[in-house]
Amino acid sequence: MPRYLATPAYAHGAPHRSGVLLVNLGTPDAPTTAAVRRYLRQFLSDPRVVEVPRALWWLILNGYILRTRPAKSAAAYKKIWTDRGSPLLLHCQDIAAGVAEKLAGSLSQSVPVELAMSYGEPSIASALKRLHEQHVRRIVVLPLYPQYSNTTTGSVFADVSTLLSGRRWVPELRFINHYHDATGYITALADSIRDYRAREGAGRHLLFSFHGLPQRMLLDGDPYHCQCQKTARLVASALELDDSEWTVGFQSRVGREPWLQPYTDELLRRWGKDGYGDIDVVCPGFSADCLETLEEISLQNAELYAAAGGGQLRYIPALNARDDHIAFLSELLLNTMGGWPEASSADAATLANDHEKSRTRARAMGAKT
Ligand SMILES: C=CC1=C(C)c2cc3[nH]c(cc4nc(cc5[nH]c(cc1n2)c(C)c5CCC(=O)O)C(CCC(=O)O)=C4C)c(C)c3C=C
Ligand SMILES: [Fe+2]
Ligand SMILES: [Fe+2]
Repeated sequence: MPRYLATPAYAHGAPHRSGVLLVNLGTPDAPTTAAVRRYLRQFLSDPRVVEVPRALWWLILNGYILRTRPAKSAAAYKKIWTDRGSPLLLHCQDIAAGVAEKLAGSLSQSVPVELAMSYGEPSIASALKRLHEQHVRRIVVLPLYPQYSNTTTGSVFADVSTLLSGRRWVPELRFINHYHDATGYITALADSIRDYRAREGAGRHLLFSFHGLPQRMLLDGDPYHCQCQKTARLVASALELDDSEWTVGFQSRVGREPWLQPYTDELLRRWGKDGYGDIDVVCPGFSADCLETLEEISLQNAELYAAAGGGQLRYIPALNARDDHIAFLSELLLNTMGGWPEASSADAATLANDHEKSRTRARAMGAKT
Protein backbone atom coordinates (compact mmCIF):
# COMPACT_ATOMS: atom_id res chain seq x y z
CA MET A 1 0.00 0.00 0.00
CA PRO A 2 1.51 3.37 -0.95
CA ARG A 3 1.72 5.93 1.81
CA TYR A 4 0.88 9.52 1.02
CA LEU A 5 1.56 12.62 3.08
CA ALA A 6 -1.57 13.13 5.17
CA THR A 7 -3.49 16.37 5.03
CA PRO A 8 -4.07 17.50 8.62
CA ALA A 9 -7.79 17.66 9.46
CA TYR A 10 -7.65 21.42 10.09
CA ALA A 11 -6.71 21.99 6.44
CA HIS A 12 -10.18 20.89 5.33
CA GLY A 13 -11.74 23.78 7.14
CA ALA A 14 -9.06 26.37 6.48
CA PRO A 15 -9.34 28.86 3.61
CA HIS A 16 -7.81 27.62 0.35
CA ARG A 17 -5.03 30.11 0.01
CA SER A 18 -2.87 30.83 -3.00
CA GLY A 19 0.89 30.86 -2.51
CA VAL A 20 4.07 31.41 -4.46
CA LEU A 21 7.20 29.30 -4.74
CA LEU A 22 10.25 31.10 -6.15
CA VAL A 23 13.12 28.79 -7.09
CA ASN A 24 16.72 29.38 -8.07
CA LEU A 25 19.69 27.10 -8.54
CA GLY A 26 21.29 27.03 -5.11
CA THR A 27 24.66 27.72 -3.62
CA PRO A 28 26.94 26.26 -0.96
CA ASP A 29 26.28 27.32 2.64
CA ALA A 30 29.91 28.30 3.22
CA PRO A 31 32.87 29.15 0.96
CA THR A 32 34.74 26.05 2.11
CA THR A 33 35.91 23.00 0.19
CA ALA A 34 33.65 20.68 2.22
CA ALA A 35 30.52 22.81 1.74
CA VAL A 36 31.21 23.28 -1.99
CA ARG A 37 31.75 19.52 -2.40
CA ARG A 38 28.38 18.80 -0.75
CA TYR A 39 26.68 21.31 -3.03
CA LEU A 40 28.40 20.13 -6.23
CA ARG A 41 27.66 16.48 -5.40
CA GLN A 42 23.94 17.21 -5.25
CA PHE A 43 23.94 19.58 -8.26
CA LEU A 44 26.06 17.45 -10.57
CA SER A 45 24.18 14.24 -9.67
CA ASP A 46 20.98 15.67 -11.21
CA PRO A 47 20.43 13.62 -14.39
CA ARG A 48 18.96 16.68 -16.15
CA VAL A 49 22.13 18.72 -15.54
CA VAL A 50 24.58 16.06 -16.69
CA GLU A 51 23.26 13.68 -19.34
CA VAL A 52 26.00 11.06 -19.20
CA PRO A 53 25.23 7.36 -18.48
CA ARG A 54 24.97 7.08 -14.69
CA ALA A 55 27.67 4.46 -14.01
CA LEU A 56 30.25 6.32 -16.12
CA TRP A 57 29.28 9.67 -14.60
CA TRP A 58 29.53 8.27 -11.06
CA LEU A 59 33.16 7.36 -11.78
CA ILE A 60 34.03 10.75 -13.30
CA LEU A 61 32.22 12.70 -10.58
CA ASN A 62 33.68 10.81 -7.62
CA GLY A 63 37.01 9.93 -9.18
CA TYR A 64 37.91 13.32 -10.55
CA ILE A 65 35.50 16.29 -10.31
CA LEU A 66 34.69 16.11 -6.59
CA ARG A 67 38.40 15.72 -5.80
CA THR A 68 39.59 18.75 -7.76
CA ARG A 69 36.82 21.28 -8.33
CA PRO A 70 35.55 21.99 -4.77
CA ALA A 71 38.83 23.58 -3.59
CA LYS A 72 39.08 25.77 -6.73
CA SER A 73 35.44 26.82 -6.54
CA ALA A 74 35.68 27.49 -2.79
CA ALA A 75 38.53 29.93 -3.45
CA ALA A 76 36.34 31.70 -6.02
CA TYR A 77 33.34 31.83 -3.62
CA LYS A 78 35.61 33.35 -0.90
CA LYS A 79 36.23 36.36 -3.17
CA ILE A 80 32.53 37.25 -3.40
CA TRP A 81 31.18 36.01 -0.02
CA THR A 82 29.28 38.61 2.02
CA ASP A 83 28.19 39.14 5.65
CA ARG A 84 24.83 37.70 4.64
CA GLY A 85 26.41 34.68 2.94
CA SER A 86 26.35 33.78 -0.75
CA PRO A 87 25.32 36.64 -3.07
CA LEU A 88 22.89 34.38 -4.96
CA LEU A 89 21.03 33.53 -1.75
CA LEU A 90 20.89 37.08 -0.42
CA HIS A 91 19.67 38.59 -3.71
CA CYS A 92 17.01 35.88 -3.98
CA GLN A 93 15.91 36.54 -0.38
CA ASP A 94 15.57 40.23 -1.25
CA ILE A 95 13.59 39.37 -4.39
CA ALA A 96 11.25 37.10 -2.38
CA ALA A 97 10.71 39.79 0.29
CA GLY A 98 10.07 42.43 -2.40
CA VAL A 99 7.57 40.23 -4.25
CA ALA A 100 5.74 39.31 -1.00
CA GLU A 101 5.38 42.99 -0.14
CA LYS A 102 4.21 43.91 -3.63
CA LEU A 103 1.62 41.10 -3.74
CA ALA A 104 0.33 42.01 -0.28
CA GLY A 105 -0.24 45.54 -1.56
CA SER A 106 -2.17 44.28 -4.61
CA LEU A 107 -4.42 41.67 -3.01
CA SER A 108 -6.92 41.85 -0.19
CA GLN A 109 -5.30 38.88 1.54
CA SER A 110 -1.63 38.11 2.09
CA VAL A 111 -0.08 35.56 -0.24
CA PRO A 112 2.68 33.42 1.27
CA VAL A 113 5.88 33.63 -0.81
CA GLU A 114 8.56 31.02 -0.19
CA LEU A 115 12.05 30.89 -1.66
CA ALA A 116 13.65 27.57 -2.50
CA MET A 117 16.88 26.35 -4.06
CA SER A 118 17.14 23.28 -6.29
CA TYR A 119 20.45 22.32 -4.63
CA GLY A 120 21.35 23.17 -1.03
CA GLU A 121 19.16 25.21 1.30
CA PRO A 122 16.37 26.24 1.62
CA SER A 123 15.31 23.07 -0.20
CA ILE A 124 12.22 22.79 -2.41
CA ALA A 125 10.85 20.17 0.00
CA SER A 126 11.13 22.50 3.01
CA ALA A 127 9.56 25.43 1.11
CA LEU A 128 6.60 23.28 -0.03
CA LYS A 129 6.17 22.14 3.56
CA ARG A 130 6.04 25.76 4.77
CA LEU A 131 3.41 26.57 2.12
CA HIS A 132 1.40 23.52 3.24
CA GLU A 133 1.56 24.69 6.86
CA GLN A 134 0.19 28.06 5.77
CA HIS A 135 -2.83 26.28 4.22
CA VAL A 136 -1.71 26.98 0.66
CA ARG A 137 -3.70 24.80 -1.73
CA ARG A 138 -3.00 26.70 -4.93
CA ILE A 139 0.65 27.19 -5.84
CA VAL A 140 2.30 29.24 -8.56
CA VAL A 141 5.86 28.06 -9.14
CA LEU A 142 8.19 30.65 -10.64
CA PRO A 143 11.68 29.37 -11.43
CA LEU A 144 13.86 32.50 -11.50
CA TYR A 145 15.28 31.58 -14.92
CA PRO A 146 14.13 33.93 -17.68
CA GLN A 147 15.05 31.36 -20.38
CA TYR A 148 13.80 27.77 -20.19
CA SER A 149 16.34 24.97 -20.05
CA ASN A 150 15.80 21.35 -19.14
CA THR A 151 18.84 21.66 -16.84
CA THR A 152 17.25 24.41 -14.74
CA THR A 153 13.49 25.01 -15.22
CA GLY A 154 12.91 21.38 -16.25
CA SER A 155 14.65 20.17 -13.13
CA VAL A 156 12.51 22.42 -10.88
CA PHE A 157 9.37 21.01 -12.50
CA ALA A 158 10.57 17.44 -11.95
CA ASP A 159 11.35 18.05 -8.27
CA VAL A 160 8.14 19.94 -7.47
CA SER A 161 5.94 17.36 -9.18
CA THR A 162 7.70 14.41 -7.54
CA LEU A 163 7.32 16.01 -4.10
CA LEU A 164 3.66 16.98 -4.60
CA SER A 165 2.73 13.62 -6.04
CA GLY A 166 3.64 12.14 -2.65
CA ARG A 167 0.67 13.89 -1.06
CA ARG A 168 -2.78 12.52 -0.39
CA TRP A 169 -4.47 15.79 -1.44
CA VAL A 170 -2.37 17.41 -4.15
CA PRO A 171 -2.68 21.19 -4.43
CA GLU A 172 -3.58 23.08 -7.61
CA LEU A 173 -0.44 24.00 -9.48
CA ARG A 174 0.57 26.56 -12.10
CA PHE A 175 4.12 26.45 -13.37
CA ILE A 176 5.75 29.38 -15.16
CA ASN A 177 7.91 28.02 -17.97
CA HIS A 178 9.97 31.09 -18.98
CA TYR A 179 9.71 34.87 -19.35
CA HIS A 180 12.57 35.52 -21.78
CA ASP A 181 10.54 37.83 -24.04
CA ALA A 182 8.08 39.36 -21.55
CA THR A 183 7.75 43.11 -22.11
CA GLY A 184 8.27 43.98 -18.41
CA TYR A 185 11.45 41.93 -18.25
CA ILE A 186 12.91 43.34 -21.48
CA THR A 187 12.07 46.90 -20.40
CA ALA A 188 13.66 46.41 -16.95
CA LEU A 189 16.83 45.03 -18.56
CA ALA A 190 17.02 47.85 -21.12
CA ASP A 191 16.45 50.44 -18.37
CA SER A 192 19.14 48.90 -16.16
CA ILE A 193 21.63 49.14 -19.04
CA ARG A 194 20.54 52.71 -19.81
CA ASP A 195 20.89 53.68 -16.12
CA TYR A 196 24.37 52.15 -15.96
CA ARG A 197 25.52 53.89 -19.13
CA ALA A 198 24.03 57.22 -18.05
CA ARG A 199 26.04 56.97 -14.82
CA GLU A 200 29.31 55.49 -16.10
CA GLY A 201 29.35 56.38 -19.78
CA ALA A 202 28.88 53.78 -22.54
CA GLY A 203 31.53 51.21 -23.43
CA ARG A 204 32.30 50.71 -27.09
CA HIS A 205 30.47 47.37 -27.33
CA LEU A 206 27.75 45.51 -25.37
CA LEU A 207 28.24 41.80 -24.70
CA PHE A 208 25.22 39.75 -23.63
CA SER A 209 26.83 36.82 -21.82
CA PHE A 210 24.59 33.84 -20.97
CA HIS A 211 25.44 30.68 -19.02
CA GLY A 212 26.29 27.92 -21.52
CA LEU A 213 24.98 24.40 -22.06
CA PRO A 214 26.37 21.41 -23.94
CA GLN A 215 25.65 22.02 -27.65
CA ARG A 216 24.14 18.53 -27.77
CA MET A 217 21.21 19.75 -25.66
CA LEU A 218 20.37 22.38 -28.29
CA LEU A 219 20.47 19.70 -31.00
CA ASP A 220 18.17 17.55 -28.82
CA GLY A 221 15.60 20.34 -28.69
CA ASP A 222 16.32 22.43 -25.59
CA PRO A 223 14.88 25.91 -26.36
CA TYR A 224 17.41 27.74 -24.15
CA HIS A 225 19.72 28.88 -26.97
CA CYS A 226 16.89 30.41 -29.05
CA GLN A 227 15.40 32.12 -26.01
CA CYS A 228 18.78 33.69 -25.10
CA GLN A 229 19.14 35.02 -28.64
CA LYS A 230 15.65 36.49 -28.51
CA THR A 231 16.17 38.18 -25.12
CA ALA A 232 19.35 39.84 -26.42
CA ARG A 233 17.73 40.88 -29.71
CA LEU A 234 14.73 42.47 -27.93
CA VAL A 235 16.93 44.36 -25.44
CA ALA A 236 19.24 45.59 -28.23
CA SER A 237 16.20 46.76 -30.15
CA ALA A 238 14.75 48.53 -27.05
CA LEU A 239 18.12 50.31 -26.71
CA GLU A 240 18.10 51.10 -30.47
CA LEU A 241 21.52 49.53 -30.87
CA ASP A 242 22.99 48.87 -34.28
CA ASP A 243 23.87 45.20 -34.96
CA SER A 244 27.56 46.14 -34.88
CA GLU A 245 27.21 47.38 -31.28
CA TRP A 246 26.27 44.12 -29.52
CA THR A 247 27.13 40.40 -29.42
CA VAL A 248 25.84 37.27 -27.66
CA GLY A 249 28.33 34.95 -25.91
CA PHE A 250 28.09 31.87 -23.66
CA GLN A 251 30.11 31.47 -20.47
CA SER A 252 30.77 28.98 -17.63
CA ARG A 253 31.67 25.99 -19.78
CA VAL A 254 32.38 22.73 -17.92
CA GLY A 255 34.10 19.65 -19.42
CA ARG A 256 35.50 18.90 -22.86
CA GLU A 257 32.52 18.48 -25.19
CA PRO A 258 31.44 21.52 -27.26
CA TRP A 259 29.10 23.95 -25.49
CA LEU A 260 26.98 26.73 -26.98
CA GLN A 261 29.12 29.18 -28.92
CA PRO A 262 30.67 31.70 -29.28
CA TYR A 263 32.43 31.31 -25.93
CA THR A 264 32.54 34.53 -23.89
CA ASP A 265 36.23 34.12 -22.97
CA GLU A 266 37.25 33.59 -26.62
CA LEU A 267 35.32 36.69 -27.73
CA LEU A 268 37.07 38.72 -25.03
CA ARG A 269 40.52 37.47 -26.05
CA ARG A 270 39.85 38.38 -29.68
CA TRP A 271 38.43 41.80 -28.85
CA GLY A 272 41.37 42.49 -26.56
CA LYS A 273 43.74 41.80 -29.42
CA ASP A 274 41.62 43.85 -31.84
CA GLY A 275 41.75 46.89 -29.54
CA TYR A 276 38.05 47.12 -28.63
CA GLY A 277 38.84 49.30 -25.59
CA ASP A 278 36.26 49.58 -22.79
CA ILE A 279 33.28 47.27 -23.12
CA ASP A 280 30.06 46.61 -21.17
CA VAL A 281 28.90 43.12 -20.22
CA VAL A 282 25.39 42.21 -19.10
CA CYS A 283 24.17 38.72 -18.12
CA PRO A 284 20.39 38.54 -18.73
CA GLY A 285 20.18 34.80 -18.05
CA PHE A 286 20.81 35.45 -14.35
CA SER A 287 17.97 37.06 -12.40
CA ALA A 288 20.37 37.52 -9.46
CA ASP A 289 24.09 38.11 -9.17
CA CYS A 290 26.09 35.02 -8.26
CA LEU A 291 29.45 33.34 -8.65
CA GLU A 292 29.12 33.25 -12.45
CA THR A 293 28.62 37.01 -12.76
CA LEU A 294 30.52 38.49 -9.80
CA GLU A 295 33.58 36.24 -9.97
CA GLU A 296 33.73 34.74 -13.47
CA ILE A 297 32.73 37.86 -15.44
CA SER A 298 33.49 40.74 -13.13
CA LEU A 299 36.87 39.49 -11.84
CA GLN A 300 38.23 36.59 -13.91
CA ASN A 301 37.09 37.73 -17.39
CA ALA A 302 37.94 41.36 -16.66
CA GLU A 303 41.53 40.28 -15.94
CA LEU A 304 41.60 38.05 -18.99
CA TYR A 305 40.36 40.91 -21.18
CA ALA A 306 42.95 43.36 -19.85
CA ALA A 307 45.72 40.76 -20.24
CA ALA A 308 44.66 40.22 -23.88
CA GLY A 309 45.16 43.94 -24.55
CA GLY A 310 41.60 45.09 -23.88
CA GLY A 311 40.48 48.08 -21.85
CA GLN A 312 38.06 47.89 -18.94
CA LEU A 313 35.40 45.22 -18.78
CA ARG A 314 32.48 46.92 -17.06
CA TYR A 315 29.96 44.49 -15.62
CA ILE A 316 26.34 45.72 -15.49
CA PRO A 317 24.69 44.14 -12.40
CA ALA A 318 21.80 41.66 -12.64
CA LEU A 319 18.31 42.99 -11.96
CA ASN A 320 18.38 41.56 -8.41
CA ALA A 321 15.85 43.41 -6.20
CA ARG A 322 15.52 46.48 -8.46
CA ASP A 323 12.02 47.98 -8.20
CA ASP A 324 11.20 47.34 -11.86
CA HIS A 325 12.27 43.67 -11.52
CA ILE A 326 10.07 43.19 -8.43
CA ALA A 327 7.17 44.94 -10.17
CA PHE A 328 7.58 42.74 -13.26
CA LEU A 329 7.81 39.44 -11.32
CA SER A 330 4.81 40.37 -9.17
CA GLU A 331 2.72 41.18 -12.23
CA LEU A 332 3.74 37.91 -13.86
CA LEU A 333 2.63 36.06 -10.71
CA LEU A 334 -0.67 37.97 -10.44
CA ASN A 335 -1.48 37.24 -14.09
CA THR A 336 -0.71 33.57 -13.54
CA MET A 337 -2.94 33.46 -10.45
CA GLY A 338 -5.76 35.05 -12.47
CA GLY A 339 -9.07 33.29 -11.88
CA TRP A 340 -8.04 31.75 -8.57
CA PRO A 341 -10.54 33.00 -6.03
CA GLU A 342 -9.02 34.55 -2.96
CA ALA A 343 -10.87 32.73 -0.22
CA SER A 344 -12.65 35.28 1.92
CA SER A 345 -13.05 34.74 5.65
CA ALA A 346 -16.76 34.00 5.05
CA ASP A 347 -15.75 31.14 2.69
CA ALA A 348 -13.40 29.82 5.34
CA ALA A 349 -16.09 29.79 8.00
CA THR A 350 -18.50 27.93 5.67
CA LEU A 351 -15.83 25.40 4.78
CA ALA A 352 -14.99 24.80 8.42
CA ASN A 353 -18.66 24.36 9.23
CA ASP A 354 -19.26 21.91 6.33
CA HIS A 355 -16.17 20.00 7.31
CA GLU A 356 -17.30 19.67 10.91
CA LYS A 357 -20.71 18.36 9.73
CA SER A 358 -19.17 15.72 7.49
CA ARG A 359 -16.81 14.60 10.24
CA THR A 360 -19.74 14.20 12.61
CA ARG A 361 -21.67 12.20 9.98
CA ALA A 362 -18.64 10.04 9.24
CA ARG A 363 -18.09 9.33 12.93
CA ALA A 364 -21.73 8.37 13.31
CA MET A 365 -21.23 5.87 10.45
CA GLY A 366 -18.16 4.48 12.22
CA ALA A 367 -15.62 5.72 9.71
CA LYS A 368 -12.31 7.24 10.75
CA THR A 369 -11.68 10.86 9.84
C1 LIG B 1 27.95 20.77 -15.57
C2 LIG B 1 27.00 21.36 -16.20
C3 LIG B 1 26.29 22.62 -15.94
C4 LIG B 1 25.18 23.01 -16.65
C5 LIG B 1 24.52 22.28 -17.80
C6 LIG B 1 24.76 24.26 -16.10
C7 LIG B 1 23.66 25.00 -16.55
C8 LIG B 1 23.20 26.19 -15.99
N1 LIG B 1 23.60 26.79 -14.82
C9 LIG B 1 22.91 27.97 -14.62
C10 LIG B 1 23.04 28.87 -13.55
C11 LIG B 1 24.04 28.84 -12.58
N2 LIG B 1 25.11 27.97 -12.55
C12 LIG B 1 25.89 28.25 -11.45
C13 LIG B 1 27.04 27.59 -11.06
C14 LIG B 1 27.53 26.40 -11.63
N3 LIG B 1 27.12 25.79 -12.79
C15 LIG B 1 27.82 24.61 -12.99
C16 LIG B 1 27.63 23.67 -14.02
C17 LIG B 1 26.57 23.65 -14.96
N4 LIG B 1 25.61 24.60 -15.10
C18 LIG B 1 28.76 24.48 -11.90
C19 LIG B 1 29.71 23.35 -11.70
C20 LIG B 1 28.55 25.59 -11.04
C21 LIG B 1 29.18 25.80 -9.66
C22 LIG B 1 30.25 26.72 -9.56
C23 LIG B 1 31.56 26.19 -10.05
O1 LIG B 1 32.05 25.22 -9.48
O2 LIG B 1 32.05 26.77 -11.00
C24 LIG B 1 25.29 29.37 -10.75
C25 LIG B 1 25.88 30.11 -9.55
C26 LIG B 1 25.75 29.45 -8.23
C27 LIG B 1 26.25 30.31 -7.09
O3 LIG B 1 26.42 29.74 -6.01
O4 LIG B 1 26.49 31.52 -7.19
C28 LIG B 1 24.14 29.72 -11.45
C29 LIG B 1 23.14 30.79 -11.09
C30 LIG B 1 22.03 28.12 -15.73
C31 LIG B 1 21.09 29.30 -15.91
C32 LIG B 1 22.21 27.02 -16.58
C33 LIG B 1 21.57 26.67 -17.85
C34 LIG B 1 20.90 27.42 -18.60
FE1 LIG C 1 25.56 26.45 -14.00
FE1 LIG D 1 18.64 28.53 -31.42
